[in-house]
Amino acid sequence: MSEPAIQTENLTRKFGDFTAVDNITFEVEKGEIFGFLGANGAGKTTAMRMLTGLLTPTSGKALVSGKDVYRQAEAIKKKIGYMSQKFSLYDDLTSEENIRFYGGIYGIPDKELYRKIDEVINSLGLKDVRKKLVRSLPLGWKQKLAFSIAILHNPNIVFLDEPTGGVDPVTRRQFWEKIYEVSDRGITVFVTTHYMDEAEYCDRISIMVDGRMDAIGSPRELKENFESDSIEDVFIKLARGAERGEG
Ligand SMILES: Nc1ncnc2c1ncn2[C@@H]1O[C@H](COP(=O)(O)OP(=O)(O)OP(=O)(O)O)[C@@H](O)[C@H]1O
Repeated sequence: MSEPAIQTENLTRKFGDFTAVDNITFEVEKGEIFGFLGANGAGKTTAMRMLTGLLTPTSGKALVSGKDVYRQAEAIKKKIGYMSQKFSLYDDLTSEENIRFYGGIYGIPDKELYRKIDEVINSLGLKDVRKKLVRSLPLGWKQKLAFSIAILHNPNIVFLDEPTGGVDPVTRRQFWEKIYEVSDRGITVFVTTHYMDEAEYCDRISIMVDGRMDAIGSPRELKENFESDSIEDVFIKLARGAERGEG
């Protein structure tokens, strides 16, 4: 069997005396759509920042695309894409210019980049607005553009931190169609979400409570194990015992 896309063992991050991520151990297989759930403050973003090489763990192990998060953070960054909650499109550049800018950062050669710009613009249906400033685009389009940019360099894994926050269900569904397309290309998708319907679209999900990973499995397995008829119900059963809240 090929090595997992992500492999952690007792991964932990403390801030002073506070343990934000508490000994999490899990694997994500290549090509999986892995949902990362948890209430506000459960530790999802902190875990994701460790896996993307942006934050050094306090203890434990993690290999991402076969690379060690302590020693090979720069190599990890080359093999992954990351769409953060406050995704970093430039409002005062057009969609085309944003793609060109990030393509340059990724070191994609000019000729290939021009082809990719057309490919992304066409697949997102942005043809009519490619010369418009990103500022003027609806949030759902900006999210899809940010996602397309996160996978421009064909990463092995793409990390999406609440990629569909604040848009309507139809727009969210369209975003998920993009996720499936990317997954079909063999890219592993690691996604956090607060939307329980989206959790059902994942191959497997994990649920974090107070920094711990209290459940992991396919949506079906979790519903069976927790004798629930929805992931929302599983989530509520687990979150009920949580000490951290919205604050
Ligand atoms: N740099 C930091 N210094 C101190 N505490 C931090 C830091 N970053 C995160 N925390 C704390 O760690 C806990 C986990 O935060 P994190 O952002 O990882 O949660 P989350 O599950 O991503 O939440 P949300 O869904 O709101 O984004 C929170 O209590 C937060 O206040």
